[in-house]
Amino acid sequence: MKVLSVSSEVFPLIKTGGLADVAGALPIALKSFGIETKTLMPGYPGVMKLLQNPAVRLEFSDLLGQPARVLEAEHQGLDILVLDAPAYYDRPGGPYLDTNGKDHPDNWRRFAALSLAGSEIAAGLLPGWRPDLVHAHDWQSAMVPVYMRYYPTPELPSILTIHNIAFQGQFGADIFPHLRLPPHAFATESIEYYGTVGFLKGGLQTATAITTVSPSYADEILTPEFGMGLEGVIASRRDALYGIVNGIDADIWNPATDPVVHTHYGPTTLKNRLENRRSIEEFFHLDHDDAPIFCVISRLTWQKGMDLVASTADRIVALGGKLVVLGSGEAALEGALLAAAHRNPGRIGVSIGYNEPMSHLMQAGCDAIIIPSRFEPCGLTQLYGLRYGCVPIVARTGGLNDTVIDANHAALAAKVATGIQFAPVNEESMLQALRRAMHLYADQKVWTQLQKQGMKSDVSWEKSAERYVALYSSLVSKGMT
Ligand SMILES: Nc1ncnc2c1ncn2[C@@H]1O[C@H](COP(=O)(O)OP(=O)(O)O[C@H]2O[C@H](CO)[C@@H](O)[C@H](O)[C@H]2O)[C@@H](O)[C@H]1O
Repeated sequence: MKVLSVSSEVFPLIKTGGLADVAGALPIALKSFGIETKTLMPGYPGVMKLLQNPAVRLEFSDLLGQPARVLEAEHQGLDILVLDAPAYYDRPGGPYLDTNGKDHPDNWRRFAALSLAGSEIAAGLLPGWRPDLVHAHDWQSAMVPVYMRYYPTPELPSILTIHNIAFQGQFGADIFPHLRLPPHAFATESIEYYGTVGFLKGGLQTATAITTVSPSYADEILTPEFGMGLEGVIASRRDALYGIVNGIDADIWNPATDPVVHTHYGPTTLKNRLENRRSIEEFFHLDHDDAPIFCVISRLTWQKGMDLVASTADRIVALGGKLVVLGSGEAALEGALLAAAHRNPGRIGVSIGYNEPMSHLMQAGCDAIIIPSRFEPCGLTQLYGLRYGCVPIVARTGGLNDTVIDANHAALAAKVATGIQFAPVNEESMLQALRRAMHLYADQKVWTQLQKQGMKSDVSWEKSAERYVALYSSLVSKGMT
């Protein structure tokens, strides 16, 4: 089976968050099931630099007003189609934000163009290759199924995966005439959304199937609390909604071989983590002692509950813990966390910025990772934590709920616990979870058991890839009947 995946970020070419990890790892996992994936992504400057011997596969003289080309290249096992459109992507800043941290003003056109190119490839425009199915991700490529509906594409099934419903790609109605869609596309059963244009909304209405990145999140987004205004649309597509939990790339995230981890280890050599712990203490200027190190690796946002980490930081220290934070995001949260580090020298370390190697080392050297998300479609850092023996302490929501088994008495007795869950998401309940962690940590036998159990969890893509294959196959065979 041939699949076209369309994503605005793909690891290892460009990553701002978990979407990149999934868009980069799923095609590799699907290979062993005989699925051949080509991944279409924007040609940001950093991506263009990494391409080796790209071949020009397609040219557009006018893709929503600008010329563009599709280049094809192999990159670390991925078959990449890059949309080379300098007017849209060759500029300073990141994939979505300019150098001042503001949205690029033409984001609607940049990602509509990506989607339109995707639908053209779906229609068979790439010489010698036509997919059997298209898999789009988040609002940035949610317009692929919309264009597929209105452009004369041969009947082809499409899947839209929601990684985060908080980002919906909603724009003023004035952009509609520039999208090159027929007038009747501006309708409730398509992209019209309370008088505006909704990219994600349009994708949800037009994709053959919708997936979320965990079963719990699929249930949650049917409610007003988590649906962020789209719960009604999703409820109307309930029969086409599936929750498939993310996996992780178990080769890239392997404490026994990870090149950035100073001292490798496995479940039977957990003592080796100590040296990695010392490296973390040095990097973050922490005291060398036996107090547990709690870490946070995250976008610093309200979604991720980072205000709670900032407001309880002194109390985490008072409990006897040390805290290290790696992240970037809202300026107020960055400032509050830096101030907490300043107040607690030797006990709290904060590094503002994005640092992929350090994120690996932290999982390999810290004792526990705190993930107090208010909502979490899947979450990957708890999966990395499980794999690295960095015990996840998580809010009981979405994918966190689906992947971490709370260390309650029964689970500990049955030796199945892998972490700690808490609810509701507030200061008191999070601190109570940290107290429980301190208590378990004090008995190293119990703690080691928790780490080992986590390391045994199956967090690889295998099972989830199998579920995607089953869904792909059922959609493709339905399309043929
Ligand atoms: N400062 C930093 N330096 C280095 N690495 C950093 C970092 N900050 C974050 N990261 C990394 O970025 C990724 C974040 O992934 P998450 O799944 O936690 O959240 P995100 O909200 O981006 O993804 C959305 O999509 C994913 C994928 O489906 C869902 O799991 C998730 O719930 C959803 O919100 C992880 O690989 C993490 O290690």
